[in-house]
Amino acid sequence: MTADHLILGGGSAGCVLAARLSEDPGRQVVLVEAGRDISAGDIPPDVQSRYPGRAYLDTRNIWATLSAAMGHARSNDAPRPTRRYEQARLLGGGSAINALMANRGAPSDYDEWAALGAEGWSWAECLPWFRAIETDRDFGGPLHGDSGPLTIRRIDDARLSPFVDRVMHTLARRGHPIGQDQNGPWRDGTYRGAIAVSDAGTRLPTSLAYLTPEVRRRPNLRILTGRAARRVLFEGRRAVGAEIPAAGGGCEVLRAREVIVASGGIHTPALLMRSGIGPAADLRALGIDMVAERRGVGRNLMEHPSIAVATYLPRAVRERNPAEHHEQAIWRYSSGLADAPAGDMHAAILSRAGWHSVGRRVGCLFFWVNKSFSRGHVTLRSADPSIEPEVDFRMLSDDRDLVRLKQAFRRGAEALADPYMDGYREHVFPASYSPRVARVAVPGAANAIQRGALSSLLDLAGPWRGALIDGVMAPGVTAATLMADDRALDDFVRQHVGGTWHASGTCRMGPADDPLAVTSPAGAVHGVDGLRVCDASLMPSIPCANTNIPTIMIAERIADMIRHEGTTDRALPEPTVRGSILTGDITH
Ligand SMILES: Cc1cc2nc3c(=O)[nH]c(=O)nc-3n(C[C@H](O)[C@H](O)[C@H](O)COP(=O)(O)OP(=O)(O)OC[C@H]3O[C@@H](n4cnc5c(N)ncnc54)[C@H](O)[C@@H]3O)c2cc1C
Repeated sequence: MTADHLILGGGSAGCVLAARLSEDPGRQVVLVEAGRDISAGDIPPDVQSRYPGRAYLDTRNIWATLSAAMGHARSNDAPRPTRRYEQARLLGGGSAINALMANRGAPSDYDEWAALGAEGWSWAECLPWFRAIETDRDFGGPLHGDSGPLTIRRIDDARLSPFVDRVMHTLARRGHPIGQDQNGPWRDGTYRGAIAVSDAGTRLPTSLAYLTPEVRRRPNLRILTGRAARRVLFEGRRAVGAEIPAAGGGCEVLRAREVIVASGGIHTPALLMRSGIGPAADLRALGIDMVAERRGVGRNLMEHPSIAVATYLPRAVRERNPAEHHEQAIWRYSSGLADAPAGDMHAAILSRAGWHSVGRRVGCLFFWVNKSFSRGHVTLRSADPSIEPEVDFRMLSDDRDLVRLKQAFRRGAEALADPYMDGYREHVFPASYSPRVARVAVPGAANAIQRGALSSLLDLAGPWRGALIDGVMAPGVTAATLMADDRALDDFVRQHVGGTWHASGTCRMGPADDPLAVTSPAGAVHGVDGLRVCDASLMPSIPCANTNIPTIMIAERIADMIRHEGTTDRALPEPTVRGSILTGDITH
């Protein structure tokens, strides 16, 4: 059988595409996902929980051997360690293991996409789709939807942690007002975070919200899980299908009129390159037959570089419910850097730093540069699909990102030290999601004993607690030193900069005559026929947002473009948005 659409990757975008394209009974759709199935009747508790801090630690849910270099060393000769970089490997993709945050970014992000050559992706053109994907339970009006597949809400008073609440009020006293709606008019301030959870209070991955039992029963939709596509197959320059592992061993070929690669910001460029689309010299060096040279494949890799400042929490202000969502509020502010847009900085205000006993004793401001300028790359190490690509984010390769993260650390440490926080924080210390922290967080008896011993010691340490934290938990330097010594802060940020799991941009949209653009604004790969990309790789620049909702918006729009290709009957999702709403009301 030749399908109409063969979708490779069933993540945040792939599930949306499969659901939307198969709405038309005349289209045969096949969805292929490397990881396991996640359906309404069969969802692991750690994935379903509104507390998201365990799902991404389970190696069954991620590409377990994927690693990445984060920071950019002072010298090209300096060694650049890599660390595990979690990317989802299960149906629903990132939406099944992420932190549930559901935000869109600034209107100027999408106007920037259009200005960079992604025609049709301005804010005015994207907003109707952001509305269409959501049912916002807290807010209505021109910026919100009330009938989309994703229910969005914010934490209520009863569930808000005392620590998070106090940080918000401390920041308000320091000039950062408390706002109501993170997805409302784009303004600086603190907000209770918008999250995607069902009315029953559980996670809503696209594998559930879009691939409902009814959708799965469609005779024109076939879902294959546990199959990692090896490469896209071509006849001349036309994609005709893909090679995937066969159920009983060996390989099988799935044929399709159109192949849509939706394997995410890291694995989509890798799959394209393995299939002969990418920088010619690199691919030839690996013995890969060229189909089309597109130098931009794997370039423009973007992330939100991050750094954290933490505090030991007095017992009375710790999160009591282990199943509660922890990223309860956010702080958006403008760095004031000349080239940066308003609201270019973000901090997640975390009620706890981990799922375990030590994590429950730590509150945290997790900062990231929301409009980052550094760019990295994904390159193939081998034509063998079982070998992960090399991922180098080169975070801080643009000095403006370093400057803003240092400023963030200072602001965070000062806010936590504010006397208004007395009774809500104790010792303040630098924190990082280092390989050591990641290792200790892994469930298991040996780690549990270590964590339990440390937690008891911390509680009993009294006047020595600060020294114990600095000696055992902080990454070799104190907050006081970093605040007093700019060079030390510089070194700390360079060494400990991390990501936020927002890898994107590696097959960016743009015009065909832009040598680094990979696809058209409809996701069609330049230089070949029958091949599209649809996921976070398409983003021309990184939005000031966690990337899940923007990716789902992209998938809804691309599905709509596909369905209406060759027709003139395209309509915006209802209700139609009027011009006045799109301008004055929602900018600064
Ligand atoms: C730990 C974590 C926390 C995050 N927190 C948030 C958050 O709170 N809010 C937010 O907005 N964003 C968050 N993100 C980011 C967000 O989830 C992603 O940007 C989004 O999921 C990207 O969607 P995608 O469709 O591009 O890729 P993915 O959702 O990653 O989907 C790609 C899918 O393709 C599959 N695949 C890859 N290669 C192949 C192949 N060869 N054959 C078949 N299948 C393949 C993968 O297994 C995966 O399921 C987080 C991400 C992670 C990992």
